[in-house]
Amino acid sequence: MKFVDEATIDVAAGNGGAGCASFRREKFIPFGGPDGGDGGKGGSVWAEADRNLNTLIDYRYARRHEARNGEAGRGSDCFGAAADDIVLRMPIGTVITDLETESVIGELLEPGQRILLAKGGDGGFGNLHFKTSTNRAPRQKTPGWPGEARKLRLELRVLADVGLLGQPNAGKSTLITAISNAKPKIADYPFTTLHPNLGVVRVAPEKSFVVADIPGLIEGAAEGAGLGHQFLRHLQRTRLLLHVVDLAPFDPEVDPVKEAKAIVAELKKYDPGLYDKPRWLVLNKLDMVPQEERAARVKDFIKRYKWKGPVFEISALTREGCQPLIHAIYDHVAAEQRAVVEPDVRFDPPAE
Ligand SMILES: Nc1nc2c(ncn2[C@@H]2O[C@H](COP(=O)(O)OP(=O)(O)OP(=O)(O)O)[C@@H](O)[C@H]2O)c(=O)[nH]1
Ligand SMILES: [Mg+2]
Repeated sequence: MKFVDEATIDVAAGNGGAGCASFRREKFIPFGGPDGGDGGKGGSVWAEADRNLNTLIDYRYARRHEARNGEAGRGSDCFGAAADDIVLRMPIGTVITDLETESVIGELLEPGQRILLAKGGDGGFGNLHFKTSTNRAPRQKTPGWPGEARKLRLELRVLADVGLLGQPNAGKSTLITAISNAKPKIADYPFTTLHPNLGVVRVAPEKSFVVADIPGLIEGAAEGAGLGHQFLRHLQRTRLLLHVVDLAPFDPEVDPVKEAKAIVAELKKYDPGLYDKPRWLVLNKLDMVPQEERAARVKDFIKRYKWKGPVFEISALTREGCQPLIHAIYDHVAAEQRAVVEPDVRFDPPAE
């Protein structure tokens, strides 16, 4: 499933440094000529495509990006130093639009590709510059040119890296709310979620992934019961499925193991490709289980469910256990991404 990740940023290039008006003053040289240097160029702001970034979420945290001004020129023929450019790294596929003119400045397509976002101002001229055969003592100088400033919209079509799967009311929407910027409806009745929701999870600066919450699955989904099956295809491009299980069902008659098995059976029936994807078990609502019963309840579940894969014990409501979960997901997603974009390049020595 695709959705558009967006951010609005302000960029400002540095102004050029002012030129200087000065004259050479040295002992025994009564009429030293002009020696005021030019100002340095202001820093420019660039965008650069980086294949290690997945989303634009960092730009929602840091909105303003300014390069420094160039230094002013000085006497004794000293030119002001140019300020360094700044480079904003963005994911491949980012489309950059000038918000004022609504014109597209560019799209980052190749790793390492750079787009100029705001050009630094040129430095002003010192009086050295204005010396002519008729005017040997010019006093003119010019200020530096201003750097460009722009308001930009960044847009990126992203695919979900991780899909949430589970029976209605398991807490999928609560989980996506706890870990991402998505704000879906959460309620104490099944089929609260009617459409897929996507959220961006920020694990650390420059470390993020996209998660999809879909409506709950029920038994008979593959034959058309409920809603969830219509949305399973949205999970086809994901790299990981999280099977969210309500470990403390309100109705004591409900057995979480049976429920979990039913979901997986539907998955297998509906789409064997999805069934074969990496899938982790996320046991939810542990806040509802008394502390002293937790370990036994989890152990019993895993034993009866005959599960050998990764297990996470969480409470989406209190957010307990969510941090280790998102770190593990990020590591998995990043490793898969590296495997895709960096095929094993081996050097085969020429045959002797
Ligand atoms: N105590 C507790 N309640 C939770 C937890 N996670 C979810 N809930 C509650 O469970 C109910 C269902 O949560 P949702 O997040 O809407 O469940 P869902 O899986 O998205 O449900 P559907 O959209 O209907 O498939 C809500 O009342 C939540 O507040 C949890 O960790 N602990
Ligand atoms: Mg929901």
